[in-house]
Parts: sequence; C-alpha cells; structure tokens
Amino acid sequence: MSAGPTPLAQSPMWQALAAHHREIGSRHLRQLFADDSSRGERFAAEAAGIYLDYSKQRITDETLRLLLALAVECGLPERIEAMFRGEVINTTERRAALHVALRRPQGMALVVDGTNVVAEVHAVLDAMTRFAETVRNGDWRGHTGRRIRNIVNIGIGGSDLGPVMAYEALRHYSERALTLRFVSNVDGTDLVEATRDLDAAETLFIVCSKTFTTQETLVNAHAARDWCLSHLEDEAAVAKHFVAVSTNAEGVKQFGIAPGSMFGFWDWVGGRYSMDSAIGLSTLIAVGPEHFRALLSGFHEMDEHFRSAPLTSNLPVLMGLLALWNNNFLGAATQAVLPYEQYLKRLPAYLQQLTMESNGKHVREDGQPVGVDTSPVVWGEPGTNGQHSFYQLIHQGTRIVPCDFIGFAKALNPLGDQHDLLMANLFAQTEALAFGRTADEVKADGDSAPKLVPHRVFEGNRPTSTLLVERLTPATLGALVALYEHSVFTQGTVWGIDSFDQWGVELGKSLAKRTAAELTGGNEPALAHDSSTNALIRRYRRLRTQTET
Ligand SMILES: O=P(O)(O)OC[C@H]1O[C@](O)(CO)[C@@H](O)[C@@H]1O
Repeated sequence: MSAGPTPLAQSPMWQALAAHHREIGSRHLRQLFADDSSRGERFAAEAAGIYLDYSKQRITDETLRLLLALAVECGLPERIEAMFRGEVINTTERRAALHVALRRPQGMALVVDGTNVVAEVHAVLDAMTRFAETVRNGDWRGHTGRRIRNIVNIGIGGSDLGPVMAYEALRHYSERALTLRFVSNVDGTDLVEATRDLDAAETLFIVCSKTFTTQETLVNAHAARDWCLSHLEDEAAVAKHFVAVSTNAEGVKQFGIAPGSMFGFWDWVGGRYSMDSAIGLSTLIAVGPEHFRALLSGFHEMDEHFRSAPLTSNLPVLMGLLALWNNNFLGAATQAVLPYEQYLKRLPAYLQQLTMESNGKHVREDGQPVGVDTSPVVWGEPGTNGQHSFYQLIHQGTRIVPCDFIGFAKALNPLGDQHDLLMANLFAQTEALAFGRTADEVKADGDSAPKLVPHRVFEGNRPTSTLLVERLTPATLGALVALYEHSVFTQGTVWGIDSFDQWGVELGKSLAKRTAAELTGGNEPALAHDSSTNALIRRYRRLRTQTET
C-alpha cells in the first residue's frame, strides 16, 4: 500500500523553516535593521505601479530563501502555469480558474478545449460597453421614457463585494449624475433603504448572480420587481428596468429578463474573482469604458508579472509567502489590511471574501487534512480611523497582528496638507510597530511616573508590509486586486488546497432552508433540532406574533 503524500509539516522545506524559526523567530526588527543598513531598500520589490516594502517583516535572507524553496517544493511555478493554461485546477468542482482570461487584451488568445475564451470575453465586454454607453448617454430610457439616473446592483458575495468595492474605490472617476446603490442582504432593510428615495421610473436594477439560484439575491430581485411594478404599474416595465448578469440563462429567463438583457460569463470565473467579468457592469456604467479597460489593464499587468517574474522579485509570491510565514511560523491568526485611502474603505471586506472563502479550508485537494493552519482571519479599516480604535491592540496587545499598510503618494482630493498628514500617520505607524519604545526610552523622555513606565512601553517587532502607489487609478486598483488574488493563490498552493471552491457555505444554506419553513404558520411544527435551536425557534415564533405592549 502506498504511504500517500508526505504531510506538508513533514516536508523537508517545512522542517527547515521550522528549524530556522527556532533560530531567528524571536530576533527583533531593531536588531535586523541595525545589522543591515540597506535592509529598507533591499527587502522591497515593485510591479505594475505598486512598490512593496517588506523590510519590516520578521525575516532574514535565509527566511526568504527557505520560503521560496518551499514554494518550489510545493510546485508553485507549475501550478501558476497550469492556471494560465486553463487547466482544471479547481478539482473539486472540476473547472479551470481562469479569471486571468478576463483581463487579457483582445489579441492575446487563450484556447481552452478548442475555444478561444479571450474572444468570448471581449464579445461580452463589447456588449456591456454598448449597453453602459446607452445608459450613460441617456439613450436607454425607462418604461415611461425617463432617463436612468439610478443603478441598483442586487447580488451577494462576489456578486456584490467586487462591484461595491470597485464603485467606492473609483468614485473619483465616476459619472456624478448617476446614483449607485448595492443591495445584498436578505434583510429587507437593505432594499428598502436603498430604494426609499429613488424614483422607479429612473431606476435600473442589475441582478448579479453567477448561479441565479442564490436565495438572498432572488428574494431581493423579486422584491425589487414588486417595488418597481407598484410604481410603474405595468409588467412591461421589467424589460426597461431590469438586466441580469449570470451564467444561468434559463434562470434569468424564468425571472422574466429577456436574453438580450443578460450579460453572461463562465463557470471558470469564481464569484470572488468576478469583479472584472460582466459582474463589473455597474462599475463599467459608473466609470465608463475607458476607465474600465484601464482597470482590466492593471489586472493584466500584475497577471503577467506573476506569471513571468522570477520568484525572488515576484510581488504576489512574496506577499503570499510572507503571509504564510506570519501565519504558520510566527503563529499570527489574523491579517489586518489598512488602506490609508478613504476610497478603499470596502477593500478589507472585499479581501475577506477573497482570502477566507478561498483558503479557509481544512483538507487538501486529495481530501487529506492540511495538517497546518490555513487562511488567517482578514479584517481592517481605512486609516486613520483604525488608529483611534483597534491599533491599541496591534501595538501593545499580546497577539501578533501582521498588517498591510496601503498608501498613495498623490491625493485625489487635495485639501491643504491633509494628504501629507495622512501619509505621515501611515509611515509613523509602521515605524512604531516595528521598533516600539523601550523602558529606557520612556524613562529618558522624563515625562512618566515610574509606575506608568510599563504602560508606555511598546515592545515593537510587529510585522508589517507597506504598499506604496503613486495614485489610486483604475489601473492601480486592478493591479492591487490581482496582487491579492495571486497572493491568496500562492498560499493555497503551498497548503495544497483548492482555493476556488467554497463547500463551507453549503451546510448553513441548507439548514436555513429547512428552518425558514418552521418559523411561520399557525401550528408549531415538530422541531427536531438540538435543544438550543428548538428553544430559539419557539421563542422567535412567540415574539414575532406577540402583540406589542
Ligand atoms: O453569484 P451567486 O451565484 O449568486 O453567488 C454569490 C456568492 O455565493 C457564494 O457562492 C457562496 O457564498 C459565493 O462564492 C458567491 O460569490
């Protein structure tokens, strides 16, 4: 009988990294910087307009050498090639993961099973562009002949987070005459508040769902349809006020949206990798075709870098391996993403899905336990808001929280010296986190009572990376997102997991379906859950019908 593959933690390179960690794991960044005056320039790399400074990570040259060797041992170069060739790397769903095809220029064919998928991508892109232009220039009229002024995107997960993140990120480049709203939650408040002040005659709904079976989206889409018809009082209005983005033409037709108003994509685009497919229709309408194509070109530039740059200077590879080092060897369970750019306020939420839905897995592709920790918990807030909230823990708490700081050299909305102040905060935070403040330094400052000294000590040695970009543009946004996509892929490859499935969302979905039927109706159904769930359902049933006092 075959002994099966060697568990990751027993592999030679993992073992070498564990030994190396025992040797240097507690070495302080103060010492690492003191030992090498060029560290700040040496531990940096640049691609697609993004400069990555990783010198404030707790690593040495040897750490990097070993991490890169681990990536090679785990087959990263071959796996990158396999993804770009369109091989079935999403093995549990038996599909390719070809989001890189979505941003290829027209002439750069990618033939999978005899089909040039890039040509198909551009055919959809052209249709989206034509449609977006009619909306933007007012040729597309609502049912009563009025111009469309409001766009409401209905979708959830990847069919929401990408569009909303991109809309917020690129607001500076958006058509001001259009109001965009995003509805995702099955909580009725989301739709009610999104439509409360809108005129149905001027509102276009984009129903985004890869599968067109997602309960939240369909429920919201039907409620939006009811809202629209309650105002416009004619079934025919649906044709002018609803379009769909999906891979499920039949489902779209059943909803009542004509095939001509559907923009398609393919099963090889994962939901969380779909913001640059037709799911980006709201983005395209908001920013216009030129900016949308610039966004795609930024993605593509990072793709090409990921595919062709040597591993030693490959941004996504470096970021992925550093995240893995922090997670698996330094024991950090979380990863903070801290954009010092207000427009990127939804980026942490977007990256939560990208990272945690991709790599929050406990088994390898072959079904065997991974045996080491996988995805960190990703979270964050834009700077400087976080500084007055959770940074306390990052500076002086007992846990290590590796942070990605993201900043831009040029402000999109210059206001006095506010941008310099913003960036001064970013630089100061990374410095304080790395170097801290010793008791002797606190005492030397002379403004602390002795008993306060320990409270004012900062241990430092908190690992951070800084991503510095000239300006937030559609192209740099695309490059930034692609950077994180490929970093996630790098980590998943080392762990040997399928980063493109999401079986973990299924159990909750099916239990919710069963439970929904038990919450309403006159007679209490026989409840066969555990005693906690049974009691909660009973109390809920009582409260929902109880007369208010
Ligand atoms: O676009 P759909 O098919 O409605 O799916 C929405 C989301 O639901 C999931 O399948 C599971 O949460 C996500 O991966 C996806 O982005």
